[in-house]
Amino acid sequence: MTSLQNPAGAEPGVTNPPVRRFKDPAVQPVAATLGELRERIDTLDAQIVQLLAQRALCVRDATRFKRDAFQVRAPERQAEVFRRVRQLAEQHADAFPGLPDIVEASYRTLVAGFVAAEGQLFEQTESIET
Ligand SMILES: C=C(O[C@@H]1C=C(C(=O)O)C=C[C@H]1O)C(=O)O
Repeated sequence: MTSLQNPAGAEPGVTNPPVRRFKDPAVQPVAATLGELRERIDTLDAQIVQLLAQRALCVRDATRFKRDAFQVRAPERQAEVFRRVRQLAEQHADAFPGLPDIVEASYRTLVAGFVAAEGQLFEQTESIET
């Protein structure tokens, strides 16, 4: 009995078959078990973190082109980044309608962290203008 395998209040089992289905037959399954889905999610997270580390190195190097704290913040560029990633996510919004909001909110958090770090890195630089 499902309620014995998975009592209320317990986390879902990772090897059990699905217990629900989408009413819309166009929604295709990605994997047969929750365990498989979580493996895919873990692999994607590793890739995302690797890409974020590469992005961080670009942000660090951007510091060499800034003269002051306003240029570190570069608010117009930030707005452009948020617009761009939102537009990219909108291309997938048929499959996942909330994605543009999720992506934009994530980027607002990410870029705030990157800008704060860039501000600290700026203190480790010196002008080479004569
Ligand atoms: C990397 C830059 O510096 C900052 C970091 C940004 C980012 O993480 O995308 C964008 C603008 C700046 O706030 C830049 O000016 O391009």
